[in-house]
Amino acid sequence: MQPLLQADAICVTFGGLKAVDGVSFSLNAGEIVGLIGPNGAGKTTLFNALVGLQPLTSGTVWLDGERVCGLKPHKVARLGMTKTFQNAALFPDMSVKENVTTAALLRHDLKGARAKADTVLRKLDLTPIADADVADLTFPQKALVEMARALATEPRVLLLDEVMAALTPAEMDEVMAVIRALKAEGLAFLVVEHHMRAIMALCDRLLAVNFGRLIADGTPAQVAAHPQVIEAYLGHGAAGKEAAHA
Ligand SMILES: Nc1ncnc2c1ncn2[C@@H]1O[C@H](COP(=O)(O)OP(=O)(O)OP(=O)(O)O)[C@@H](O)[C@H]1O
Repeated sequence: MQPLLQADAICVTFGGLKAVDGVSFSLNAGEIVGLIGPNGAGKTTLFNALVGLQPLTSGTVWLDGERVCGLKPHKVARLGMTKTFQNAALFPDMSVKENVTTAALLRHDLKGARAKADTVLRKLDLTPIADADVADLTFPQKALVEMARALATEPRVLLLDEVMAALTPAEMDEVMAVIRALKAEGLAFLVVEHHMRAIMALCDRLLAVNFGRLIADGTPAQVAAHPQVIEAYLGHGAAGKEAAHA
């Protein structure tokens, strides 16, 4: 089976800095894959590169067999891949429904976009707050509206950039239940999240990066036990100490 998303040796350089350095991975329909790594490892740059917000220095990105690298973000979104934005970058002067409608304009005229927004809001149980100002929302509501806005573009691959930051464990469970329901419909997710509990509970597979390089790709348990991952998170010599204590 052809993967839904395939990244082949992608590189992004800023001057002399290799922020993403030859990363290859694939993502299948209905799969939730976490992207982990210490601060500055290259996660945001990789996300931006996948959706066309950051030009690649080299490498290729395929979405369902179609080459998407080099395309503008709205073209990549039209082909079925988009991302949420860190710190819920919603339009502050618009209502929840207006925010979601704006995103749905990618594929619909205004009437169709409003109908699409209604469908997405219903799906995420956001209809009761459809007319609320986004400025008045709680953190979990903002996270769900950010997801609703991305879903309104009708993606097949959705990149979630720290949607669970600032949430309590109970609120995270609520958002994770929504993500799992969407996975069951075949949506594929690539997730950056600093809450390890959420990552371990949610993801089928993890990709670990450090200094722009992919250092591990496997189940959450395999990646958490990987010596280079332990080293990246705990510092020089940590993997050896972990092994000595095992
Ligand atoms: N526009 C840019 N110009 C120059 N360097 C950049 C730019 N964007 C990111 N970098 C550098 O690229 C590297 C990777 O940064 P990136 O933000 O992708 O890491 P990250 O894993 O998302 O970090 P965090 O977890 O802190 O968000 C860092 O060294 C960063 O300073």
